[in-house]
Amino acid sequence: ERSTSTFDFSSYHTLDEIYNWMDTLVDDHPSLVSKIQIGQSYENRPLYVLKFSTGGSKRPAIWLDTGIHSREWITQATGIWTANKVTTCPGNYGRDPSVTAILDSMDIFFEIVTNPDGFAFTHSSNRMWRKTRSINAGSSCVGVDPNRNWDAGFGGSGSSSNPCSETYHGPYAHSEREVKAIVDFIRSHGNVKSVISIHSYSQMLMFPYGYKTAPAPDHQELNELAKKAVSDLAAVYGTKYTYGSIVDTIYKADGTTIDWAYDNGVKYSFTFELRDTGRYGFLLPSTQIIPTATETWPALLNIMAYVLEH
Ligand SMILES: O=C(O)[C@H](Cc1ccccc1)CC(O)(O)C[N+](=O)[O-]
Ligand SMILES: [Zn+2]
Repeated sequence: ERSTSTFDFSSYHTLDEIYNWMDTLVDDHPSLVSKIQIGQSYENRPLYVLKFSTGGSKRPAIWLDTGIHSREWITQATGIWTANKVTTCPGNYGRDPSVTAILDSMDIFFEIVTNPDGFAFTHSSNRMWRKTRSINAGSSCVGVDPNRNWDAGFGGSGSSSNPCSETYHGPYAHSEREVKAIVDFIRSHGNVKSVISIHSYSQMLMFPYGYKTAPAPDHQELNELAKKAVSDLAAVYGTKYTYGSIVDTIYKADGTTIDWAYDNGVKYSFTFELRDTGRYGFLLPSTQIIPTATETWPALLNIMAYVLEH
């Protein structure tokens, strides 16, 4: 595999380019990074997760995902930069002590292309595709919203029962292979302490709940953590994020990744909505990839370091 030093982090890449880059990352850092397959997509593409570990067994873990909505290209691109950042830090002990401390005690699992069928479709046919590419019985409309398909308030007023809707929740909870694979992984791992699901756009940092207006039991703690994280983010280039529970910050949404995680014991569950606030939206110019990833890094690091200590 070609080395990762020639990979262009400032451009958007195809599925094959990203999967090849994953293999070079593993080749370049075999004692830290491994690639696991947690399942297959509807169209039988592998669902790859990068595992960052310095040893141990079933250590407390952090789950990160990007690209569950395929058109949100800044998220997969940010995921690639961030995964590379994690691998370059431990090498320089002292440069980023918090990464070293985190990886001395915890594992990180990172699914960068969480919706590969949709991602391939954004390259081949429709740049604005959001959902999975599963066939809906009795409908000519394709796909389920993978951020409405989780078993957390499933099928409520924060999603649609119409297969043609962008927020169609699917025929039943975890109907989508891309969702079920993560559910099964997190359940079988049994020691995941944080789930961070990265979306775009709107510049928000959110935590549960989306499916109900009642505050989460840990609302105060999660709110304080989000406040600190968005201030760390703003310190880099001045980018302003809002923060709060999903329902208070954006809108009612049920069947979402982080509500399911939270209700299944993962206390530190967050969603980022990366740049921008609508000028470019999902079509964020590639010139903003590295700045976006760079400003997001201290916020992610803050959350992971907090999880390590609590
Ligand atoms: O509706 C969504 O699933 C996200 C907002 C969101 C993200 C996480 C949990 C609940 C809601 C907005 C987006 O990232 O999908 C952007 N969009 O509306 O296309
Ligand atoms: Zn999204």
